[in-house]
Order: sequence, then structure tokens, then C-alpha cells
Amino acid sequence: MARLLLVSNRLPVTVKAEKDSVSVVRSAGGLATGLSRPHERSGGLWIGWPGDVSRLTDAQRSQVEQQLSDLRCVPLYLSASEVSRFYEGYSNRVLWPLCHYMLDRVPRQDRDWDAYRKANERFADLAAKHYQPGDTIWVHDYQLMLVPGMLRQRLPHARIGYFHHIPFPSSEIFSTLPRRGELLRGLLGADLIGFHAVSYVRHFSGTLLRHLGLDTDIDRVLFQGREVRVGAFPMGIDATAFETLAGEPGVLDEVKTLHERAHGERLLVGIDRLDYTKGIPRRLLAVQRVLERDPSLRGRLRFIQVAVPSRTQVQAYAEYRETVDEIVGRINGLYGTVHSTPVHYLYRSLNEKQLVSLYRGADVMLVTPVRDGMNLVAKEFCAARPDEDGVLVLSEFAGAAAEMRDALLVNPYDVEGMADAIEQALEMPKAERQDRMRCLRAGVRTRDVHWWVASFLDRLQGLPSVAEKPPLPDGMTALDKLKGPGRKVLFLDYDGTLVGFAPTPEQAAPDAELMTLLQELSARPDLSVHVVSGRPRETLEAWFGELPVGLHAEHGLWSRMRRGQPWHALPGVSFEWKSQVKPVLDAFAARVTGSFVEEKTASLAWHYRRVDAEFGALQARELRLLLFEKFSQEPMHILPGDRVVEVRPRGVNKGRVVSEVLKQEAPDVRVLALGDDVTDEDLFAAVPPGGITVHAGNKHTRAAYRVEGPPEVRRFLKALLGK
Ligand SMILES: Nc1ncnc2c1ncn2[C@@H]1O[C@H](COP(=O)(O)OP(=O)(O)O[C@H]2O[C@H](CO)[C@@H](O)[C@H](O)[C@H]2O)[C@@H](O)[C@H]1O
Ligand SMILES: O=P(O)(O)OC[C@H](O)CO
Repeated sequence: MARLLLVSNRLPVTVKAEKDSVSVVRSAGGLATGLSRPHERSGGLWIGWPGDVSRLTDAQRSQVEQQLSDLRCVPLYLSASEVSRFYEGYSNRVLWPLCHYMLDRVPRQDRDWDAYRKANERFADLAAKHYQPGDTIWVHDYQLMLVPGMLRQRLPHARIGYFHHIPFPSSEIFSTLPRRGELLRGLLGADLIGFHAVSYVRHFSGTLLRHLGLDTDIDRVLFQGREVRVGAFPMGIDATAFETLAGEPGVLDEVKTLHERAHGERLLVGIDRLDYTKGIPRRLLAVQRVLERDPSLRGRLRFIQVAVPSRTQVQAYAEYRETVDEIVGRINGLYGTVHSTPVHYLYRSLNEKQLVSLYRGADVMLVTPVRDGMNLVAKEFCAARPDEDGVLVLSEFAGAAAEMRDALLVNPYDVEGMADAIEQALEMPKAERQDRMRCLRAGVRTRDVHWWVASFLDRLQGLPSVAEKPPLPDGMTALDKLKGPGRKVLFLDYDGTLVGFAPTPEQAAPDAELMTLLQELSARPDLSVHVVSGRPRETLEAWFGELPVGLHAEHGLWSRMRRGQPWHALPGVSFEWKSQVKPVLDAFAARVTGSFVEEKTASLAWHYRRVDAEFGALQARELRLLLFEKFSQEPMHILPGDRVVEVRPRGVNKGRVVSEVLKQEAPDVRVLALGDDVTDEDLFAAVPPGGITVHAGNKHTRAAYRVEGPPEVRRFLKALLGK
């Protein structure tokens, strides 16, 4: 079995320094809880931060290191400044609230970005240092979003996975981050990027399209010549362990004590990290509403809320704690009696036995985060109910809600609605409670943490490795093959290859640098230059008419082989379908604001480059479907391009230009073709053996080499000129 290198901000254990002793204890948090057992069973390493060790003596530090090494944990010590700027700063003041849709909590400046980047570099360096060929690296969570990209640079052939444990917000939210591009590119260093829910995958794909122009095809996206997979892998828990613990005599005794001390009060339970995403204030208000509405429940209801201290140095958490304290005090002041207290609030961590006793003893479990990646407490509660009793009230904004449909789903912003759900839970007949709990438990057992780890790793390890399916070599390395004497013919696509995309076709006119470059290339006696474009011949003539280059318009329908020669069309091409297709495209242009139709002699194009990227891509798919449905018998091709859908006559393609041009050249001429979109694939296909084909971009291609885009294409052509 391949070794697993886990990389997460926190190790699954934390250093705990007491007065004269030091030890390592299990960290709180879903990630630590979920992956501890799989890590124990795998033979790999876990790299991460063991917590604050600044006050340890040298002897204590080596004691800690020995204990960590026994657990196969590799510590990465964060300095005080890293804790404050990388962990508390960028990770928890910026990314955490942003991914949880809390834009108003994100600071106005991103001064901690540098610290975030540098800390990510340290994690990547340490992981790369411990990496052995054949290892699988699995990076976790939002604190380390740049690590996959950094690892890819250090270990181009490594198998790298990344899992995002918190929500991936809609692209509208993610777009507000000034560093969005860097973060997205960082994630794309991975081979597989996992999320808890399909909706997060959708948001991520939309964000890639909007900001990097990358179109995800169901579960994969091409980036820098590599195929990156994305998928939903809902995380589970160690259900068997929770179930076993819930049946232990110690736990059952504890549950009995809990009930005895409650003197017949019904038990509502909430267990969370004290985090403003967990919805504790509104949950408390809902309990208050229940007591307000039904006086008969006063003295008969006990809400036990346990909150484990978390990120206490971050001001928002300190303020949140005050808010919770205040509401608890108010409810107890209002509805407490000398005999009973409605809210029992514990601000501390519990051990597993105490935790499970509360799960097992609860009548109603309240899991009502305002936003949560998954929420494992909901699953732990169900696993700890082998008695098949107890009701789960679950927020529809927790990732877990997608799977746990038998819970009472609530809108955590709707206090009245939550109060209704609590009443419904308290009144629910036993048979219904059991039915629901049976279904919930079946899901929790089937999709447990072992299933989660296995499904992610199986997918990751089943992918062809970069070594098996290497990215295309850099186009620059092909230059040598073109050096030396002998004639060469260059076929150059225009849009997306020689120039970048502009909002309108007119705005993508050639600039002075490009004109000079083409002038110099065509002046070379050993080079013959042909511009092969989808543009109309009038445009090519106006731009390049004076240059001694071959011009080929409308994908080769029209050609002007040499300067001064007339344009001629390919014979036998039918255009009759145009009059029927045009109204369909016009209707799309009218309905999709910002899109427009371009008409050429033989073809039609619907452009959506000025339309919102996600919406445009959706509409383009719909248009293609409609055209296929209506016109499949017509002698025309429907071609998706870069933010354009083109309809062209059959029998016309850029490949025909290559064969026509080469008829007039000696057989040993060397051929170079450069292009970026699907129409250029015909060009590449027609290049004879021994020729060089270079794709400018990230798409699937039959070309043998790849360059990034127009700036690199120009660098390539300049290098060809010896510049
Ligand atoms: N008082 C207490 N004492 C002891 N233990 C306590 C405790 N309160 C909570 N815990 C434990 O901490 C864990 C909390 O996990 P969650 O999934 O609920 O949230 P968290 O936000 O930490 O995790 C992040 O990662 C997980 C896993 O991916 C996602 O589910 C989640 O959405 C994301 O925010 C649970 O295992 C729970 O038992
Ligand atoms: O205590 P933190 O900040 O490491 O957060 C733990 C949570 O599980 C975050 O995913």
C-alpha cells in the first residue's frame, strides 16, 4: 500500500504543558477526529502544527518530539507571529468567515496574505522533504490552499489530493477575495480536489470558469496541461467506535445519572466548537421561544449546551462568547426557578465518554449552524443511538443536511421555525422517532469515515499519475527542431493564439508589436507565414493585406495564398442552411444580454464573451443542443469555441489550408502549426509527420507541445527569429 502523507494545519494531537509535565492530547475539531483512526492504520506520516511549544524546556521539547514520532507525526512549529498572522489572521479572520458567507466579518485589508503564503511554503517544504516516490500526499483544508500548487512545483510527478472541509461559497462571494486567483491556482496543483457536498463542487467550478476561464467537464478540469479532478466526498465518522462506546456500562451509568439529576426534565443538547458559524445564539433564542410560548414546559425542559473554546485570540470569537454568555444568562434569569435552570451551559471540551453520554441521553439534539461544511456532531449523535431513539434537529445550511433528510431540517435564521421544530421533536411519537433514527443511522454507518477515506483515496490513487500521463512538453523545447537551414512553413491561428481575447472582435486588432513580428517573420527567406483564422476575409485583408503572408479566412473557406493574389473560395460548399439558422442565433442574442451574432459569407457565430461566464456557458450548451436537434440533417457543423458557438458549412476546416499550401512546397519542408481552440485541431491533424504542433492554452489537444497563451506564443516566435 502506498504511504500516505497527511498534511494539515493541526496535527491530530496537541501539546499540553502542565506545571511540571508535558504530554500530547487529542485535538478538538472534525478533521482531527475523523482522520485519527485511518492515520493510525496507515504506515505514513502526518505533518502539522502541534500547538504552542514556546514555553517548553529543551528536555520537554525532546520528550514531545519522541511522543510525536511514536505517533508518526511530524511537527511544524509555528512562530508566535505565524500563529497570529497565518492561523488567526488570514486563515481564520479572512478565509473562514468568507467561506461561511460572512463577508462583513472579513477585514478590509489583507495584510496577512504574505504570512499565509510563507506558512504554506513551509508546509510544502516539509512535505516535500519527507516525500518518497510512490507516496500519496493528502493536503487538508483552507489553511493550506496554496500547498497543492507549491508541492506540484517541487514534486511535478507526485500524486496530490486536497480536501476542503468547510463550504466553498458561491463564486459571487469568493470573487470578493483580492487573492482569489492565487488561491484557485494553488488548489489546482492537486490531482483531486474534494468537497463535502455537490453544491460546493458546483460553486468551485463556477469560480474557476469566472476567474480563470477554466470550464469544468462534469468532474475534471484542465489546468496547465494536467487533468485535475473535482468531486463530492461527504465525510463520515467512525460510527462503530461511537456505537460501541454508547453501549459501554460506564456510558450507560452516566446517562442514568444524567436523567436522574434532570428529575424528569426533557433533555435538549447542543455540542459545538464555540464558533460564530454554529448558530448558538439563535438556537438559544429558539429554546427561549419554546419556553415563552408554552409555560407548561418551564421546569420540564433542560437545554445542555457544551461549547469547546476555539480560536480564543480572535476578537470575533471573544465577542461571540460574550453574546452567548449574555443570552444564556438572560434565559436563565427569565425562566429559571429555585429548582430548575433551563440552560446548562458548559464552556469546555469533553472527553469521548462524556460526549457520547450526552448524545445517548438527549431527547433532542440541536445542530443548527448558520453555515457548516459538513458537521460531524449530527452524525456522531446518530451513531451513539443504538437504542434508535432521539430526534435530530438539523440546519439546512450544514453540509450534512444533503445526506440526513430524516432529521427535522430547519432554517437556522428562522427562530420561530426552529421553535416549531423543537416542539415537534418533543411531541414526536416513539414510532416516528425510531423510523427516522433507523434511516439516519443506516446512512451514518454506510458512509462512515473509513468509506470516506477509501472513496477519496481510491479515486486519487486510481487516477493516471502525472508520470504515466505527463503534461505536454513546453513549446519552447520544440524550437531546436526548427533551427538550422531549410524552408519552414508556419500556420498561425489568430484569436487566442497571436492575440488575447477582447470584449468585441474589433477590439482584438493586431498591435504594433505583433505587426512587427509578422513582418520580420515573413521577411525571412526561409520562412513562409500563413495566418489561418475564423475571421472574415475583409478583416484579414484590412489588417494584414500589406504583409507578404498567406491569409486564410473563415476557417479556410477563403484563401489568399500570396500578397497581391486574389482571394478564392473552396469549391462546392453549401450555405443554404444559413437563412434558417440565423433566426435561432438572433433569438439567443436577444435573450442573452451582451451576446451578439456575427455573420460571415459561409458561417454564423454567436459570441458570448461579454456575458457572465457561468450563464454564458450554460446558454451556449442550450444553443448547441437546440441546433443539433433542429438542423442535424443540414450540411453544417456546430462548433463550440472560446466563448463562441460557430455554425460552419461541412467540408470546410483549417486542415484543408495545410494540404493546399503544402501542395506548393517541397516535400521536405518543415511545418509548424500554432493554435488554441477546437478549430485548430484540424490544423494540427493535417500537419504531416515530422511537423511541430503547439497548443496555446489548457485544453485537450492533439498537439505535441503546449505554451500558456498569446504572450508565450510571441516569445516563441521571437525566439524563432533568434531574438
Ligand atoms: N465540547 C466538546 N468537547 C469535545 N469535543 C467536541 C466538543 N464540541 C465539539 N467536539 C468535537 O469536535 C468535532 C466538531 O466537528 P464538526 O464537524 O462539528 O465541526 P468543525 O467546525 O470543528 O469541523 C470542520 O471540519 C469538519 C470535518 O470536515 C466539518 O464537518 C465541519 O463542517 C468543519 O467546520 C466533533 O467531532 C465533536 O465531537
Ligand atoms: O481549531 P482549529 O482552528 O484548528 O479548527 C478546527 C476545525 O476543525 C477547522 O476545520
